[in-house]
Amino acid sequence: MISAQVDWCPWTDEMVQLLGDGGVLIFDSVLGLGTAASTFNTVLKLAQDGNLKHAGVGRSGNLRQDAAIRQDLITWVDETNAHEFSRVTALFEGVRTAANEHCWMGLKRFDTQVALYSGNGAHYDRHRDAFHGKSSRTLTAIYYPNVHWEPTHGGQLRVFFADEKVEDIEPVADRLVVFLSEVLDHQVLPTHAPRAALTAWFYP
Ligand SMILES: O=C(O)CCC(=O)C(=O)O
Ligand SMILES: [Fe+2]
Repeated sequence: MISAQVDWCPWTDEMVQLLGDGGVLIFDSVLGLGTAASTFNTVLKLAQDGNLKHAGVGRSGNLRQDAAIRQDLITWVDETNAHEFSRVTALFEGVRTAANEHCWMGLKRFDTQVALYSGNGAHYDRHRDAFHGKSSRTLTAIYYPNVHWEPTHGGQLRVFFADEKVEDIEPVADRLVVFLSEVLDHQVLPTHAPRAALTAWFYP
C-alpha cells in the first residue's frame, strides 16, 4: 500500500512506516464541509481583492521561467488573514503534534501558503518541496477546500514514488495530504476550474 485513507489522528504505526517509506497519508473529512466552503470562499475573495500574486519558484529569479513551471497565485497566512484560516491552521498544528508524537520529527514551526489555480490549464510541474541540505523544510501538509470539485476539473496532485509508480490524488473538499518534503516528487496536473489549496511546510 502506498497511500492510506483513514481517520486523521492518531497516527498508527502503519501510517508512520508509510510516511517514512516515502508514501503519502490521505485523510478525508477532517474539518467538515462548512469549513471547507468558507475557506474556499475566503481564498476566492483574496483573489478578487487582488491579494494573491504570481508565485516564484525561488532561486532562479527568472520570472518568465518560473511562470512556465507554475501558474498559481499565492499569499501566506499572516496577521492580516489568520482569523479566516484559523481552523485550517489548527489542523496543521495537529499535524505538527502528531508528527512529533508518533515520528519524533521535532517540528517547531510551520508556514502556510494559500494558493489558487485559475482553472485555465494552470498547473505546477514536477518538483520536490525541499532538497537535502538546501532547506530545512521537513514535512508538507496540504488541505483542499474545493467543495465543487469533479474529476473533469483536472488538477490532481500527481505523486511519484521511489519506484516511479504514480498516484493521482483528487483535490476534493476537506481532504488533508501529508508527505515528507525532501522525499516525494509531485506535480499539479492542469486545472479546468478554480482550485484552491492551503499548504503548510514544517521546520525543525
Ligand atoms: O496544491 C497542491 O496540490 C500542491 C502544491 C505544491 O506542490 C506546492 O505548492 O509546492
Ligand atoms: Fe510542492
